[in-house]
Amino acid sequence: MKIGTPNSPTATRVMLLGAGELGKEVIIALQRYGVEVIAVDRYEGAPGHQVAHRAHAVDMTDAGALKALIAREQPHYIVPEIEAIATDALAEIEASGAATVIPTARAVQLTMNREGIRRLAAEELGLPTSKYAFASSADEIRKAIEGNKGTGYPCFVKPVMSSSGKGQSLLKGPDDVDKAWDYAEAAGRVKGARVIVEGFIDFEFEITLLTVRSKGPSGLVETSFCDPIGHVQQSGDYVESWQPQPMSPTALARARDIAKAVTDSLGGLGIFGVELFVKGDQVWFSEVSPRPHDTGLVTLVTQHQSEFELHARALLGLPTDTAMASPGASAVIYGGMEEQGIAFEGLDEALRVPETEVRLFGKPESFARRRMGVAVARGETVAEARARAKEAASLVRPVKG
Ligand SMILES: Nc1ncnc2c1ncn2[C@@H]1O[C@H](COP(=O)(O)OP(=O)(O)OP(=O)(O)O)[C@@H](O)[C@H]1O
Ligand SMILES: NCC(=O)N[C@@H]1O[C@H](COP(=O)([O-])[O-])[C@@H](O)[C@H]1O
Ligand SMILES: [Mg+2]
Repeated sequence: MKIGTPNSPTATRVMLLGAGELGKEVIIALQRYGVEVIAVDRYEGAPGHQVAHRAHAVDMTDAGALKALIAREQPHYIVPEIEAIATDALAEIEASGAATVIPTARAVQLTMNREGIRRLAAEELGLPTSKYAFASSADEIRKAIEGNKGTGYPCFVKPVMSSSGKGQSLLKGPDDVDKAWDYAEAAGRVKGARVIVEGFIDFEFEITLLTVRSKGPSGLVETSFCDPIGHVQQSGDYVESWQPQPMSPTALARARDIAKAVTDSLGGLGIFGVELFVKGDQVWFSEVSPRPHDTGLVTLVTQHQSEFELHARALLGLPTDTAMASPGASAVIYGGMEEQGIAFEGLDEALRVPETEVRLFGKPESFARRRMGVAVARGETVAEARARAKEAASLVRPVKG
C-alpha cells in the first residue's frame, strides 16, 4: 500500500461522483492521508466541491461526458456518492482496468435500481423482504396490489430509480393508486420508468447496519459491523438517527447475517448502509447503499472512525475499526425556505448544548425540505444524546442571507 504526493506525478487520485454532505466528509478523510481528490456533482459549489483539490459540474448520467472527464482526470479510484450515475460507463472503465470503482461497478449498478437489488436479495439470496412486484402503469399497480398474491393495502409505491423518498407514496386504498403513479412518474429520475409496489412492513423500529469490507492483515477481505443505527423517517427522508439501537441478540445476529450475505454478493471494498426493518426477533431486508449512509452521520461523534473515515480507509486498502466510543444521535437541519445563499443564526446557542457538534454543508441553494446541516451529539444514553441533538438542531435558524 503506497500513497503519493497530491498534485504531483506520484499522486493517489480519487474521484467522487456526487459531492454532497456525505462526500464532503469522505473527501476530508481522504485528504488527511494526502490523497488528491477530484469532486464531481451536477451543480457548481456542491459541499464536496468546496474542500476538494479540483471540482467539476457535469451531468453524471451522461455516459460520454463522464467518460471524457475520467479520461482527463485519470483517477485511480472512482467513488460513487449518489445513485444517479451512468453506471454502464463505470462498468466499462472497470473492465478496461483504468480505475477501481468502489465498491464495484456491479454493486453500483444493482443498487441504483430497486429492481436489481430487490431481485438479488429476495430471489437469488433468499433473504426476507416485504412482498413486492414491479409495475409500469397505474393498472399494473392495481394488479400488483389486488388478488391473493398481491401486497394488499397499505402498501408503498416507489420509482425504481429514486432516493430520499422522492416519488414515494403510502397507499391506503384503491383511491390512492392513480395519484401514486402520477407522483412516481413526476419525481422519478426516468420518465415512463417502472415502480416497485411493496407490502407494508409493520416494524417496531428500523436500522441501518453499517457494514465494512476492508483488507485484513493477510490481504483478504474481512467484514465488520458498526453498532446498529436507529432512525426516524418522514416521507421517506431521515430526520433523526441514533446509535446504538438496542435489539435482541437473535435479531442482531439475523441482521448481521443478512448484511453479510448482501455485501458478500456485492463485493469490493468500502462501507455499505444496510437498511433493515425489525420486529422482535424478525428482520427484513429493505435496501442497501454501497457507500456511507445519511443516517450514519451520527458516527461523526459516536465512533473512533466515522463511516466516512471507514470508507476512506477501506477503499484505500487500509485497516479499519468499527468500535463505538459513545452513544450519540443526529438531527437534521432543513433549509425551511426556497432561497439562494441563506444564512444561519443561533450556531453559538446550538454549540452551547453539551457534547454537541454542528455541520453546515454550505449548499448554495436552500429548499424547504433540503438538508442543509446536521446536529450531532453524544450522551450518557441514547435518550440524552437525542434530546441534545434535537435541541441543537432547533437552535440553528436558517434566515434569508
Ligand atoms: N415496505 C415498507 N414497509 C414499511 N415502511 C417502509 C417500506 N418501505 C419504505 N418504508 C419507509 O420509508 C422509508 C424510505 O424508504 P426507502 O429507504 O425505500 O426510500 P429511499 O427513497 O430509498 O430513501 P433513502 O435513499 O433515503 O434510503 C423507510 O426507511 C421506511 O421508514
Ligand atoms: N439518502 C441519500 C443522501 O442522503 N445523499 C446525500 O445527499 C446529497 C444530495 O443532497 P441534495 O439533494 O440536497 O443535493 C448527496 O450528494 C449525498 O451526500
Ligand atoms: Mg432507504
